[in-house]
Amino acid sequence: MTQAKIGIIGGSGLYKMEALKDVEEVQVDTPFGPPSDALIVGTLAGAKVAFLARHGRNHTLLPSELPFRANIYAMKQLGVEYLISASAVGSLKEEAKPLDMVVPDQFIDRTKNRVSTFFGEGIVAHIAFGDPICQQLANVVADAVASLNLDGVNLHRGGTYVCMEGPAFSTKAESHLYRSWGATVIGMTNLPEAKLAREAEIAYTTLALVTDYDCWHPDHDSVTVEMIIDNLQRNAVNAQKVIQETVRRITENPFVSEAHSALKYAILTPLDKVPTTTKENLSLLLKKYL
Ligand SMILES: CSC[C@H]1O[C@H](OP(=O)(O)O)[C@H](O)[C@@H]1O
Ligand SMILES: Nc1ncnc2[nH]cnc12
Repeated sequence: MTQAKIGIIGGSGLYKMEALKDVEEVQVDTPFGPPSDALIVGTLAGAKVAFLARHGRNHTLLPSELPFRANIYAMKQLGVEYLISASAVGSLKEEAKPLDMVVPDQFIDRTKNRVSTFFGEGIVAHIAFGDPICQQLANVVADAVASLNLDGVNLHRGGTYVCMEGPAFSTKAESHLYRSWGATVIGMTNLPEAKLAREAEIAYTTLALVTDYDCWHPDHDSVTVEMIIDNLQRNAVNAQKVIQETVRRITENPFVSEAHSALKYAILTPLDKVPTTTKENLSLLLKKYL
């Protein structure tokens, strides 16, 4: 199968990477079913990358319907070691304005209905998740943003991303609650992805693209899709520039992340006691420990 060391998951508004050259559409199947769409493998800034539209290229999947395990496993099958997630978010802080970019370093889980582990079925593992983002990769993304001086875009390094279930946006009471927790942005997708990427020993970071002020802000109407569509499109243009610059920087300076050995001390079950089917389904994750 075609290989790529860098993966990109595009969220709302980012369904395609325009600058990708020599594009190949790869239909990947995984032990967890098919991913959200075909993976698009191509060359970006001289490097092979794999792009996946998180909600499908026509945005047909709800956040709760996303095949998170298949998406991450498919990236692993292609050999991805660094994964950049571009995601639309609402802002929970005055200073993070629509069109700004946030590179968060923490998450709060408010999801209710997601499978966010590869383990179970006879194998138990507990990954460390105190630092859910690969800080080295986050720094590369943030430095890429800073170097580009994008018009009207401020960069916010660090911050907490609240991951809610959706698909309805938050109530005002919830939005104020998350603000009282000190959270920075809110979205519906990145936490399960970050957990699964860590279990798959892939370095993961989020490029959060602010589209709105959620519903807490007294001077802005509560968020609706109609009101953010324009920002989604403008963010998608900027995100592609950032991703291209990030890919260039990773290729120039590849690095080893702690995420790349996240399973080393995480698996509790002796591997010779793991049922064969489970071992087969997780072979890509387990093979270096067998
Ligand atoms: C377009 S508004 C809500 C929608 O946008 C975000 O998606 P993604 O994280 O894939 O960019 C948010 O999580 C919701 O799914
Ligand atoms: N306000 C918001 N809440 C949740 N997800 C979002 N994605 C973009 N804006 C959002």
